[in-house]
Amino acid sequence: MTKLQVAIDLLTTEAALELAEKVAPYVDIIELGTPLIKAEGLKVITAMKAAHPNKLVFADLKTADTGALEAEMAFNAGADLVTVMGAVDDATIIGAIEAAKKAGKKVVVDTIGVKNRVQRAKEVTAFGVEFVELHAGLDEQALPGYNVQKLISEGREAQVPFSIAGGVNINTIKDVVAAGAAVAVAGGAIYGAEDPAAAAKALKEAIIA
Ligand SMILES: O=C(CO)[C@H](O)[C@H](O)COP(=O)(O)O
Repeated sequence: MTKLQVAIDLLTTEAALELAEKVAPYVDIIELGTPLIKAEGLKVITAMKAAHPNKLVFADLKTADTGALEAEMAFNAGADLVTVMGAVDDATIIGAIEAAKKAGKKVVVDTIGVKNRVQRAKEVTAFGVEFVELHAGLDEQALPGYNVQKLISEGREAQVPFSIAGGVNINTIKDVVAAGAAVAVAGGAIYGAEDPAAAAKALKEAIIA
C-alpha cells in the first residue's frame, strides 16, 4: 500500500516537532525538509527520531556532492532515508548508496532538475536506491501550467519504485495511489492546513479507501 510522507518545510525544530506530534498517527514517513535542515542543522534529525523512533525519518538533504559523506552524517544523526539529486554525477549517488548499505539505511533520488525523469529513474534504480522521488519543487510548482499529473504519468511509465512530490493534496492523492506510487509526499497540504491532523487523516483515509 502507498505510504504517506509528511514533508515538514517549517524552519524551527520546535515547530517541526509540534507538527509531527499532530500528524504522527496518520503518516508513515516524517520528512525533514531541506530548508528546515539548513536552518536547524542535523540536530533536528536527531530530535525528530528521538520523538518518533517508530517512524521512518527522511532527511531531505538534496545532496549534490560528497554523497557518501553527507549521507553518513545524516544517518549518524538518526535519519533512515536521505535524498541525493538525480541530476548529479552517478558517483555521488553511488557513494550515498554505499554509505547507506554500511548503515543499514536507504537512499532516495530526487529528480528536481532532471530533464528525462523516466530514463534517470530507471538508471538510478539499477544502482540500488530505495525509490525515486518524481518531484516538482516549490519553485517549479509556482510556474504557470504546472500540474502534478505529469509526474504521476511518469511514475506509471517508469515502472520502478517511486514517490510523487509536488503539491500532492486531497484532490490528487488517489491518482498518486492508482499510479502505483510507493509513497505519496504531502507538504503544504498538511503543514499549510488549518487543521494539519485532520488534513493528514483525510489523506491517509484517501489512500486506504
Ligand atoms: O522538497 C520539497 C520542496 O523542494 C517539498 O518538501 C516537497 O515538494 C513536498 O512539499 P509540497 O507537497 O508542499 O510540494
